[in-house]
Amino acid sequence: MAVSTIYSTQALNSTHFLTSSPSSSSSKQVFFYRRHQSQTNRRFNTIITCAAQQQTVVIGLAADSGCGKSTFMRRLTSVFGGAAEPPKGGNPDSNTLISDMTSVICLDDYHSLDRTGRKEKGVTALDPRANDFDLMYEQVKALKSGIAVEKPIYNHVTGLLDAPELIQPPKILVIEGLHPMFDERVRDLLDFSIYLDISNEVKFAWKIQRDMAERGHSLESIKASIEARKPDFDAFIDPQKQYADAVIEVLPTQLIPDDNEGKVLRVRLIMKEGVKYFSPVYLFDEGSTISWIPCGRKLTCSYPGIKFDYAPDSYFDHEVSVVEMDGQFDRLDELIYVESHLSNLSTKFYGEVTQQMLKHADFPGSNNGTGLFQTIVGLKIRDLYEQLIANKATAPAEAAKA
Ligand SMILES: Nc1ncnc2c1ncn2[C@@H]1O[C@H](COP(=O)(O)OP(=O)(O)OP(=O)(O)O)[C@@H](O)[C@H]1O
Ligand SMILES: O=C(CO)[C@H](O)[C@H](O)COP(=O)(O)O
Repeated sequence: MAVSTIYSTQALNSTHFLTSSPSSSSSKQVFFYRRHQSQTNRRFNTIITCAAQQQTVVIGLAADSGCGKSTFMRRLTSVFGGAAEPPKGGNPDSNTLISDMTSVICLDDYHSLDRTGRKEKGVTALDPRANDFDLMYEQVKALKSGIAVEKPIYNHVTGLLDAPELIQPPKILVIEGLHPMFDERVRDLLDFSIYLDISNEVKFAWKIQRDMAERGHSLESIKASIEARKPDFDAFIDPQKQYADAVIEVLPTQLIPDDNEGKVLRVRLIMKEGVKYFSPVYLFDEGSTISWIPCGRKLTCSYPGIKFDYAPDSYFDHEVSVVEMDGQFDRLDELIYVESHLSNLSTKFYGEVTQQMLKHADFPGSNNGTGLFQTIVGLKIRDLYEQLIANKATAPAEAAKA
């Protein structure tokens, strides 16, 4: 590769070399980007090349560990079609999932301290000091502008930082994890952001179910881990919800007085008004305040039933619309009745929400508002992507006309 220019910067306590090579085609530029970190305890990150033509749409998904990010990602990827898989022939412990349209990268890969390092320094993975936001920003920015990156891998099996993996710029890049909206520079790169806000009671119930049943942890160790993370969760993770375009809030039901089982859930979809390419979903009549119990002839409900609410509201000083579902479905095929009363769903055909929910009936939350709202947000993201792409395609023509 003929190298024409070399830039060197001293930002981020590291030395950067960005070289650009002229290409025979003026519409294609090839970059070779090497980042040599001055901290000797970490590896080199070399970012290599690719045609920087397409622009990647970037979605941020924030939540604490064990709050349903992976489940949400599976629903989202399914809306775009095709199965998501780890990079072929790569590290078996990679956290990345790639499908035709989407690449999902896990921000745990930007932990700057491995498990031992965190223990030695007495910090949790939620602490910004345990994460490399400079590298996160550089790499998300590179991917967004069509440049492939070599991203580190945090290995959850060993607790170590593994050799990096090559990530090509996808059509849709989802960055999921603890801090997608923490760093202002990264936040500004997001075309849409989601926060999964799981109340403590529900988080505890889910953690117990997963970590005891699937990972063999004791009840005491789960309690201790939740308690140990709480201060950093409150300080660094939870505040990100104020920046989210959509928040899915999961709370205990209000339909059963003093419920402490945590099985029936009240789920709220909080949607910011005025977000470009995103128009909030509504029930019956846009902008009004509605309470609806759909149980009856067209929807089978057993105790404690189902209740929907819809209203305008404010959230961290932003105007929002909120659709709420408390309770759970007995028969998922009857969801079509509820779907037909919701508007602005961005479906491509009548019944698409119900079809998606039935397709993944075995995913956690398929019988309640978590699955329903995750599916709806997936459809809204598809719509946002299509609008962004269509807008980009017409923009040069409009500019030429002017
Ligand atoms: N909507 C839901 N309803 C009930 N349980 C759920 C729901 N979503 C997730 N869970 C439970 O929480 C567990 C964690 O879900 P998931 O793996 O999707 O979370 P995660 O945020 O990706 O976790 P991690 O970051 O730790 O990998 C699941 O095994 C399941 O038991
Ligand atoms: O909050 C987390 C996000 O998934 C993890 O706890 C963090 O990534 C550290 O992982 P591990 O516990 O495997 O060392």
